[in-house]
Amino acid sequence: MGKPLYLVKFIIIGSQSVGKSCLLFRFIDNKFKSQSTHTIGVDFSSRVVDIQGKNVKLQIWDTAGQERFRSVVISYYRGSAGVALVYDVTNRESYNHITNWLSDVKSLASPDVTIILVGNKADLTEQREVTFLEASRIAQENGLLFMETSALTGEGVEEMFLKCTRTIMTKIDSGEVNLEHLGVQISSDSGNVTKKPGDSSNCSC
Ligand SMILES: Nc1nc2c(ncn2[C@@H]2O[C@H](COP(=O)(O)OP(=O)(O)OP(=O)(O)O)[C@@H](O)[C@H]2O)c(=O)[nH]1
Repeated sequence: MGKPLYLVKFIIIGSQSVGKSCLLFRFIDNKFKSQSTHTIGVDFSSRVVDIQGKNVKLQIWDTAGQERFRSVVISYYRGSAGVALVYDVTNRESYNHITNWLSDVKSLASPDVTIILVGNKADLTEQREVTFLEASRIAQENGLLFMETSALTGEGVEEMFLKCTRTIMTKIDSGEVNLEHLGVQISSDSGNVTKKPGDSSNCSC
């Protein structure tokens, strides 16, 4: 049997046009999605990454930022191990909405979820409305990871997803989090044996 594959669900949320779809496209295809249109409901893509020698398949849900899709979007919070909460560094309104997004996550996602606050469009230095320092303070006060990114140049994008996934995997390794609540599954490389952590079949005793 091959190496185990960890299946980790990840969701990208934030106000409309902050660059959620472009961040996902950059992470999956390493290209800038120049003709990005509003997401309708949710889309998803996946990529396998190596985290400290472990194969981790990130199943990443890209959600619509438009308010009219809120009820669809929040139904995807449950079972997410990681959340990227994105704002646009050139749009203070998108930053001001972080508290609303956070209260949704806190009430609907697993208490064990790992959240990374992401300030996107960092390439637009002239139009910047939100400083690195103020956002990093908010992140610290709320126990969030924090990074600035640019889906346009690629700066910070890979590291943002990897940083969040490393934190999730460290919590799993230390037994700090409940895998069932997080929705994390472990399967063989071939994908035909699926074991849930805690299954008696995993016990070698
Ligand atoms: N300069 C710059 N523009 C970006 C960046 N990321 C996204 N954009 C632009 O921002 C706009 C919105 O990007 P999307 O990725 O569609 O935004 P979204 O958050 O997925 O939007 P919704 O689906 O409506 O919620 C597009 O015109 C992108 O070209 C970035 O890092 N830098």
